[in-house]
Amino acid sequence: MTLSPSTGVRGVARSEGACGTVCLDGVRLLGAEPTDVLVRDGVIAAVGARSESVGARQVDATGLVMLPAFVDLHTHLREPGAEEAETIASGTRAAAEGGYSDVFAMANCAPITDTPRRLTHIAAVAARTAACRVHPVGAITRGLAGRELAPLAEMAAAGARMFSDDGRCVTDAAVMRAALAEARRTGTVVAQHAQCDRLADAGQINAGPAAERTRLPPWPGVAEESIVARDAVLAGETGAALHVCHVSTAGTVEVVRWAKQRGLPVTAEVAPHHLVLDDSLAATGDTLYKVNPPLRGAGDVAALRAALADGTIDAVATDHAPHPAHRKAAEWCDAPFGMLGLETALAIVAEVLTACGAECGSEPDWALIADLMAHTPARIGGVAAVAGRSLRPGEPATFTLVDPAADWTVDPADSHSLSRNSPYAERKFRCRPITTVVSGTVTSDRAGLLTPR
Ligand SMILES: NC(=O)N[C@@H](CC(=O)O)C(=O)O
Ligand SMILES: [Zn+2]
Ligand SMILES: [Zn+2]
Repeated sequence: MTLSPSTGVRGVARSEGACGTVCLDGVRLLGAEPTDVLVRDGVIAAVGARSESVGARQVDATGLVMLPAFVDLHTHLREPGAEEAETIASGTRAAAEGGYSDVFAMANCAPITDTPRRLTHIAAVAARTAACRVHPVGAITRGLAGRELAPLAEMAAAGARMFSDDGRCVTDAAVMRAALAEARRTGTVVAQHAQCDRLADAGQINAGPAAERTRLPPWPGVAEESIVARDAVLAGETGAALHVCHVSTAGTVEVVRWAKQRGLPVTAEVAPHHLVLDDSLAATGDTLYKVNPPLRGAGDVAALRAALADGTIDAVATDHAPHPAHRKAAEWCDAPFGMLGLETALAIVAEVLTACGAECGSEPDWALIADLMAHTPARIGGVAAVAGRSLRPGEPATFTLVDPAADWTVDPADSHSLSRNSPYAERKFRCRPITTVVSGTVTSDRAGLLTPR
């Protein structure tokens, strides 16, 4: 099976069914004043025109915010190879619950997604089992070994829009340069897990007080910053689109800012956990806080938040990295890196963008959230044609309805992921997606709003 290059994916296999002709009464489109939105035949048929809604099922959406459904540039679905941790079915179910219509599935599966056949295999499984659209990411190098380029052009022809060795860094500058040149030729993007292995030196925890306190091997920010600086220069030389995965330090923010000022073709993502958790939590030794790149200092967290608000960071990407409990139960150095993220991402971004914090009644900038979590990632990943939407009449009805005052508490046992490694147990959040629709198909509906039961 070859993926259509224009869409990259099939539709959604598992859903609650079509929402039919429905009028969302009193919904706040992109957080604006309440209006009515009519959905018919999988598209937004009308906005603010009650008269056109005759015959439609009326749904009271008072107080709910309607956003374009989210696009995650960075998800680990673990299938094939680690189905104990997650499957395409379970991970995409978690994605739908989190408000996502599209996820990019990283290549560090077993076998690694480094051939067109493996890429189309994932797409085929997704076509049967997924609850959202899945865009398989191709590996940059064969076996993620960092030495020999994978067949990028062939994978691009099979539908890959993004290449990444995520989990590992492409450390060799010549290999990275060749990958960027190939990305330029094929109109794709290279997403780098920026981490100089020599400088990270098997680090386990952020360098500084956390490493001193725990006596674990330190992991300095320069390991990330030096690679991002090098790659930005290579992106400029090749003219290829470079995307920086999970920016974690204030220094990387400075490098990305510099690259953008120079007009280099660089985009950057931040993971939700790096916006709200810091290395003091890692220093407790609880392996739920072990993640790659590591939780950093409070100053880095502040810089990432500022970069999110000022546009230096382009997108929020979850780096949803499920691991079974027994593996996380190991000693720190033996436990795997990674934490869940799909179901809590919006709540965190909304909290971070709400000036006075979760306890206060004010609201985040919804249009900015739509950019950070939907429009911009769709553009970076080259799927705007399928995923991008402005929720204007005639656009696909691909949206998430958000309760901005859900006031909920995270219970990892409730997660739709097969894994439970959320670092947010017991944490209270304000905002939560309650319904997700992809081209008129209801993919999650926690409150039975569009699928009465
Ligand atoms: N983020 C993580 O801590 N882990 C990821 C790999 C990665 O994103 O680097 C994983 O695959 O488990
Ligand atoms: Zn990574
Ligand atoms: Zn990752």
